[in-house]
Amino acid sequence: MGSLLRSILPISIPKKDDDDEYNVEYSFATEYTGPPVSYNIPKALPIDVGCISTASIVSTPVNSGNLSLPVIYPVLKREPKPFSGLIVPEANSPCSPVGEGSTASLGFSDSQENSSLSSDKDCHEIEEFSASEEDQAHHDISDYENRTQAVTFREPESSTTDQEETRYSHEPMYQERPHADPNIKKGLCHRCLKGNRFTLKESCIVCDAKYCSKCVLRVMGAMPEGRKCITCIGYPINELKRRRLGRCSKVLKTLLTDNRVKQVMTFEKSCLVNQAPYSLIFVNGQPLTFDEVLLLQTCAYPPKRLVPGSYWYDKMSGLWGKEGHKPCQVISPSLIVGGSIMENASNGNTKVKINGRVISKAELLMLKFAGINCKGCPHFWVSHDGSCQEEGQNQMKGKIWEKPGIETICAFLSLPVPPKSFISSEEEVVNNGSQIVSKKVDVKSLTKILLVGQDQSGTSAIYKQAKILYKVPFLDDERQKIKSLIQSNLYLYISILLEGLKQFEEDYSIQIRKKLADQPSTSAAGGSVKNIEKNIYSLSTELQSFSDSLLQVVKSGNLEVVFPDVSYEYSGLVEKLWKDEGFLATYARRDELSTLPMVAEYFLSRAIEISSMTYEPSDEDILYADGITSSNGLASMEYSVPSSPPVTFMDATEQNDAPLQRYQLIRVNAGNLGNNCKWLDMFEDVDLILYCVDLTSYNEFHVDNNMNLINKMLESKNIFENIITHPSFINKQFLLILNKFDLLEKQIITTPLTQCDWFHDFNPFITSYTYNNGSSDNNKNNSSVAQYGFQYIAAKFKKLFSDLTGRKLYVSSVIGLEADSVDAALRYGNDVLTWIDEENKHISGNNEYSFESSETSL
Ligand SMILES: Nc1nc2c(ncn2[C@@H]2O[C@H](COP(=O)(O)OP(=O)(O)OP(=O)(O)O)[C@@H](O)[C@H]2O)c(=O)[nH]1
Ligand SMILES: [Mg+2]
Repeated sequence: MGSLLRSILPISIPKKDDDDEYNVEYSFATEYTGPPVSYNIPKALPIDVGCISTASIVSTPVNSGNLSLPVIYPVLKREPKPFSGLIVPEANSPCSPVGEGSTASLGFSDSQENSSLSSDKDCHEIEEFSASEEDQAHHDISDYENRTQAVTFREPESSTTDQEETRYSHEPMYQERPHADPNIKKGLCHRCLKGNRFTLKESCIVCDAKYCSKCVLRVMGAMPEGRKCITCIGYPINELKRRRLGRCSKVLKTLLTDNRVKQVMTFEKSCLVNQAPYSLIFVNGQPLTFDEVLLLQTCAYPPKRLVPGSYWYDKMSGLWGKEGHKPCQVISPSLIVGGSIMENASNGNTKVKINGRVISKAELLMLKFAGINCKGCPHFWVSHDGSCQEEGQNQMKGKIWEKPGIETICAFLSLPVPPKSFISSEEEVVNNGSQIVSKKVDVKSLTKILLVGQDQSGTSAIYKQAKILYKVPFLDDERQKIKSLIQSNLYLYISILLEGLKQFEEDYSIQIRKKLADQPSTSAAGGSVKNIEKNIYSLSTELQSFSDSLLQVVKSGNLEVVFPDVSYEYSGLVEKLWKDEGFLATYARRDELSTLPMVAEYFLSRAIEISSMTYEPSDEDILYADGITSSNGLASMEYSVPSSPPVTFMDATEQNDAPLQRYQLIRVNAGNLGNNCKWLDMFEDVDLILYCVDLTSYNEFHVDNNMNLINKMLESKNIFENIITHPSFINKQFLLILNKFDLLEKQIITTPLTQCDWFHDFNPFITSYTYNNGSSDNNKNNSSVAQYGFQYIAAKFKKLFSDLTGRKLYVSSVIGLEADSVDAALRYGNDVLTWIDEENKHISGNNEYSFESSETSL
């Protein structure tokens, strides 16, 4: 007795029988010998009844003659209007299948004429029903997550897992998929045929039909495979949409609760039928079999994005990459997948080999950094734990992954490192799970962003700001180092003040002597001389000896070595300094001390607190602190950007689940890129370059090696030219960050842009009155002149970029010390990437996201 529903997926794909109903066929376990069983499901189901497609609740037999047929109880939240042709149960009453032996009232699949649902009138009723109860429906939808959505088999001991796998392994993976009706006018909802190109819509990941927010849940039901029409369930996705899997649009987010959205997105990413068709995945030149894909996806360290394409895999080391490219990941080693690795797999040209593959330039640099001698183009064997050995020699050259600093250098070179838990035991690394279906394929593609600029342009401030903004924590020992640095910086600033104080003291003495010389009669009036003799800049003996020793240490260049260790011993003296009249008088004249950095004031105003033992730097202190990035100017971090509420319809059109998108921000100082930025090819796989320019550098100069005075803005322009024309960066997207806008506002009034030759024709049409006087509207005027200045500089760079590359440069004005400003610039960078992506798709005739669709960002 008893038939079994074999799967939550219909075995034969739902076929559209007529305009109003879908006929869904289910097949049964072997003991069932009866005719096929099918259900007629009205096309215009109220949303809740859509659950029927996932066969909610338990199947129980219905005795229809000699047959026992499974029965599905649809989960209904509210009383729907009864449909004839489909039994709508009373509470707990079953909705019976269509099949031989069922009663006529159940609606045989071959007696569709019995179904009055097919009449226009009834369809109309359904529309009305939905409209009048829309609010209620919203409540109901939010309760979705509380419902049972999976099939429970009546005889659980008869597990179907094996059959399921067998079925998938025998079926061709690449099935013909349904397509949306091409006759439906663009912009219209494919169900209600209403709306326009501005209507928010969600599209089916199989057929690409687009539905408005009123229709989407009706058409997609419970979404057991993610965003698919009920009729598309069981079909493979449109491969062009693979990148979008698990990334939800605004429409669903407004209709479902957060948890429910997450659940649907997880179904979408992890269900078997949505996985990449294995025959289109090549590893070391060979197409994969289903078992090989299974092995790859369930191993301990699987490839991050296994989409159709050609990959190479070094089975010994676990290095994995796209054919013709350097490695992008270290996956579990020793997996028996694909063919043997080819010598030219990664298109390397260094003649040095690792496990038979000629490595890329970046890998060669990494080996050199790890202290491995690569002279004479040797061939190495490298195992999964990084043990390196030259071919034919018994001598071990050490473990690459254990070399200090290897992670930073790999980030710098855009090379992968194995995860920390990439354990020494090969078996454990190779260890594979077996349940592909339940495995969550949490794909997070990494967008790489390179932040580069001249020294002092503010790259460091922007990098730290991003770290704070996107909550990438500073590690404990990192904080400790920062604390020491801030404290030694403080003593440096104090030493500059003390140096100034010495000068002021001397000047004052000269003044006294001059006065005495000018007024010889004063010497007769003893009291006056006494008054004049008191030099307010003189320090007490104790403070004087502190000043002498501090200046001595600074002169010797040992400040950072000496002071962090003894800073607490001097904190009492710092306190005394802040009570000393002469020191306070010097502090009041700090603007006259050109060597005192602007940021010094921020720390000096809290000198006593900062020099104390209990001081812990705040995020803001870290942001303002100079010299935190490593000495070679290279830093890298990964982060994700939380989604922000849409501001415009444009934003709302494609609200992805932003936290899923990961970014790597690599910050490098242009000075470290070598002559003509030759090291830039290490960053050839970045997606976006943020070039940072200090807006106030137009009147700054520095002396080059040939003792020429170089304008810093012109130097920045030269570096920019080198970067944008570098062969590795052809066709890369650039966002110009014009930083320190706050300082430009102050500076542009007193120092016109024309001080830089490049800006000789700057003429903002501002009256001389605006330029010169301090009217009450001064700030406003400063701001508008600065705005002109910004626009003008942006236009100069845009023209330069367009002349050299023939493309468009994106520009953003930034204040590196303000979180919102940096956040906006980085988000703008992400938008640029999205636009370009969409544009490329459009140009290449790829119809994945049509421009009229709500999902478009443009
Ligand atoms: N007022 C103001 N100061 C800024 C801004 N951006 C950066 N700064 C300051 O300008 C100085 C130079 O900026 P950094 O971030 O150190 O720039 P960098 O020289 O590229 O980075 P490093 O090489 O690590 O020093 C620092 O003191 C920053 O605090 C800004 O937008 N406004
Ligand atoms: Mg700096």
